[in-house]
Amino acid sequence: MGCLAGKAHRLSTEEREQLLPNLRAVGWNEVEGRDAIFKEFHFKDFNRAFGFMTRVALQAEKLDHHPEWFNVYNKVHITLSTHECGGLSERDINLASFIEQVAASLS
Ligand SMILES: C[C@H](O)[C@H](O)[C@H]1CNC2=NC(N)=NC(=O)C2=N1
Repeated sequence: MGCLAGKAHRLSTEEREQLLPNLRAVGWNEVEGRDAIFKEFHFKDFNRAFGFMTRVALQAEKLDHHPEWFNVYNKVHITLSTHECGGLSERDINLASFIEQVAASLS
């Protein structure tokens, strides 16, 4: 495990109330039946989609926190959850906001 953060813990109710509305406002939704968040991205073409994935992948590796994702042509579906704690943690919120910055820079 990385040394930048301690052990991941699932977000508390208070943390969720504070953090999730911002992500909902930009298109992230809670997954049904699982403590995770999901968003679907659309790009102009495959090059943009894959460029986006490349940037996210390098950051994910740096953070040792990886997305579950699916790509076909210009679409990228992303699910974020922390396997280590079996649900949403601050790591997912941080990765989601990084993903938003990358997506914004490519659209
Ligand atoms: C061994 C390694 O640190 C772990 O498997 C990391 C890697 N990437 C990860 N990614 C995600 N999304 N959740 C994790 O718990 C996680 N753990």
